[in-house]
This record gives sequence, C-alpha cells and structure tokens, in this order.
Amino acid sequence: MDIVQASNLVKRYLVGEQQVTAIRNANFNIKQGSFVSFVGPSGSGKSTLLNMIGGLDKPSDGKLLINNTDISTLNRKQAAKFRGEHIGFIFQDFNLIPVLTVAENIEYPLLMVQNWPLAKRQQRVKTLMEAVGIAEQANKFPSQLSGGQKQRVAVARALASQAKLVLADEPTANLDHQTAFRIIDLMKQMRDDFGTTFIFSTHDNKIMNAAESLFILEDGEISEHRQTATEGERA
Ligand SMILES: Nc1ncnc2c1ncn2[C@@H]1O[C@H](COP(=O)(O)OP(=O)(O)OP(=O)(O)O)[C@@H](O)[C@H]1O
Repeated sequence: MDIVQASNLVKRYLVGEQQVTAIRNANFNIKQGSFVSFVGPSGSGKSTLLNMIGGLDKPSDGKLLINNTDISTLNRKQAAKFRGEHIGFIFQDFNLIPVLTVAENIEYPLLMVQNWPLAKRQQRVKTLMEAVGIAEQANKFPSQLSGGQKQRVAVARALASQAKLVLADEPTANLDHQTAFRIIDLMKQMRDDFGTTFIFSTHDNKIMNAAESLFILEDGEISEHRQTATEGERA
C-alpha cells in the first residue's frame, strides 16, 4: 500500500509581488514501511515537500494523499488532529522542550494529542526509551545530553503516538558523521521493529545512500527516483 501518493503537486509562494515556485509538478508514491530520502541542494524543495506531506503547508495545485486522506481538504484543526494521529516529526535542531526531562519529552505528544491513560503512557515511554537506547538518561534534561542522545530522544518522541509515517528534515545536519550514521541506523531499526515509514531529507551524499530509495530534487522537480544498493550488495 502507498502511504504517500502525490500527483502533479505544485507549491508556489508569494514573496512580495514575486511568485516563487518551490515545487513544480511532482509525481511520486511512497510505500508503507519504506525508508526513503529526498536529496538535493539547498533550495531544491526538500523542506517544502516534507512540510506538505506533514500537513504543515498546503499544496497550491495537484493532489496529495497521505494514508488515503487528501490532506489539502483538511482545515487547520482537522490537519492538527491528522498529524497527531498519523505523523511524527524529527527536526535537525532536535526541538526538544528544555524544561522537560527525556521521559517527559517522549510522553508529551501522548498528553497533547492522544490523551492516553497514565499507565499506558508510562509503558509506551519505557518501551521507546529502551528501543532507542536512552533509558539511563530518562530523568536528564536536554541540556545534559549530547547531540546524538538528543536526536535519539527526538526519534523516540516521533514514534510515541505510533505514527505510521515519520518525517525527518535533515535529521543529521547537526551531528558528526559517525553519530549521523548511528541515528540513521536507529531510524531503520525502528522501521524494522515498528513498520513505520521514514522519509528523511539530506544534502549529504554519504547519508543519502543509507536510504533504500532516493528522490533526487533539482530546482523544485524530482529529476530521478533511484533505488540504492541493498545491504547485501553494498557489503
Ligand atoms: N515560506 C516560504 N516563502 C517563500 N519562499 C519559500 C518559502 N519556503 C521555501 N521557499 C522557497 O522555496 C524554494 C525551496 O525551498 P526549501 O526550503 O523547500 O528547499 P530545501 O531543499 O529544503 O533547502 P535547504 O536544504 O536549504 O533546507 C526556495 O527557493 C525557497 O526560497
């Protein structure tokens, strides 16, 4: 099943009196459970695509179905509910809440959107902290963590509400290479364990090859859809 279906997708922005076309006529489908990357230079449209897929920004034209829902038809409140139920976000600067502990940061989306009972929340937070290897830091605050540890918390938080789809905009941009690969491997492990679809963006050639398939963006257009080597072929 395709979790993302985009046809003739267009995004234009008005900057003063000038129109900027950030995405021109993009067509692509992404299968449930896949591990894909949008790749391209700065300004090629990666964030714009991820924001539309995440229901943070509306297409100017074309059609975008997420989990068979046409998200351009949702109003703000419906879009927020849809995001809370279906989509997790990971950002390059981690976006953790500084006054909350690691455990509380992971629990936060469950409190805000899902309203789960306490025992169920605590069990879910514990499972996720163990899955991403951060259980020993449960009571620390973000300022007491390394970049890699912060991004582990962000991965756990994105998975908290059992989102079907996790979007990560340059999740490794603020990490050294070794840590970056560990985070990508962790995301892939989470995909294997939970069946979550991951879409991440990067302009880093080394990181992009960790994806199973790549959409190459050039000046707002998808110029190529490339399958990367499987783990076996690369070894
Ligand atoms: N809110 C906005 N208002 C006006 N123009 C925008 C807006 N967001 C993006 N753009 C323009 O759309 C184009 C694509 O930008 P986008 O941020 O999607 O690229 P990107 O590939 O994510 O770049 P980067 O790697 O630098 O984050 C650029 O020309 C950008 O200036």
